[in-house]
Amino acid sequence: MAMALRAASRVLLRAGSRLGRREAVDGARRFANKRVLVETEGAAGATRIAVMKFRNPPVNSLSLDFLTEFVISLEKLENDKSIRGVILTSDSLKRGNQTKVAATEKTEEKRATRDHGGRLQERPGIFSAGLDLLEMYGRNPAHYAEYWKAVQELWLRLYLSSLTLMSAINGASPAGGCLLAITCDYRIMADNPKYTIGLNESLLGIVAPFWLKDNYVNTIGHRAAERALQLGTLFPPAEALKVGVVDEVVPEDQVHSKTLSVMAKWLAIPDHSRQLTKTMMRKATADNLIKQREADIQNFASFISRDSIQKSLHMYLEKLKHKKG
Ligand SMILES: CC/C=C\CC(=O)SCCNC(=O)CCNC(=O)[C@H](O)C(C)(C)COP(=O)(O)OP(=O)(O)OC[C@H]1O[C@@H](n2cnc3c(N)ncnc32)[C@H](O)[C@@H]1OP(=O)(O)O
Repeated sequence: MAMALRAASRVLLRAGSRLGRREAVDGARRFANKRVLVETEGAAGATRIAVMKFRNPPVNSLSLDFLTEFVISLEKLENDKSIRGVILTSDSLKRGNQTKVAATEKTEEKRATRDHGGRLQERPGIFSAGLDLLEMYGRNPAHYAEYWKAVQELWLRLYLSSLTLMSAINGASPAGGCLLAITCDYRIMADNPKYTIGLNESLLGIVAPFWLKDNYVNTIGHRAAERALQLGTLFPPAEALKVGVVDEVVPEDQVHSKTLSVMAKWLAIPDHSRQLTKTMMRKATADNLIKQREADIQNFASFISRDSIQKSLHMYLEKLKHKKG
């Protein structure tokens, strides 16, 4: 046991030094990169739970950098034998004392200069705004292909994860945000009617990929998915619960504690039987993508490059920009 603990702590140490920093606070450990903060909870020697907090201001969009950092963090957790459960959530509380960000990338520069004092600010109430529209607009086909490969990778890693994954949905969760949630084994959403969740791709003039559609069908059933996908429905919590996009809706201040208590129940199940069952339920859906990944990438790159699609995305971005009035 002591050896296992030392090995687990070496994994976290290595993760921390590679990713930037590591801290140990009251037995809790954390490692962080720029866009994902991972904290582990649980007594030393016992099974630990990790909480992956998204912090990609302003809206936790799934940029290429975010996807890369997310997958690296998840892989580290998969390799840490002391971790059996992971909670995905947004680190969406506004913090007055954020680290100044070196604005090196074009998009970050734009956002950083927009924020007061050169600090990036996260907006509360956003789980994830989904795929980063700026990765899909005004770039070249090679970039779209690279981006889509990273999106596929994220989905496959999450969907086939041997860990028990839960999402604590503490904010808006459109499209790619919903993708993150529906790959999980269980979803708990904050009871705030301002927060919505669903696959709204059709409203942007784009189409959810077949594997995400399959994931949606597996979650809410064929008829409900067919209707919700065509209409691009974003469900408020009560409706999301009714249709089955989420499993529970709880008061906002109880999302984290409730997720921990549900996680404890799931972790009481022997890992091997739960994992084999999960694989049995999910493998065919994932294999459908695995056997045609390259074709799916080419299909996405050529679809998103179309003038008409770029025009739709442009209009959607303009609408977002001007909605505040
Ligand atoms: C292809 C199949 C798979 C998946 C497809 C997708 O995931 S496509 C992405 C779908 N996502 C959306 O439709 C969400 C769009 N965003 C929103 O509805 C709102 O931004 C949100 C998340 C509800 C937050 O609203 P809030 O009022 O708090 O912020 P605001 O709208 O002012 O946004 C702040 C700035 O962020 C930019 N932004 C928002 N979403 C995205 C995004 N997905 N990608 C990139 N950038 C995004 C927004 O334009 C604002 O920028 P600014 O320069 O300040 O105008």
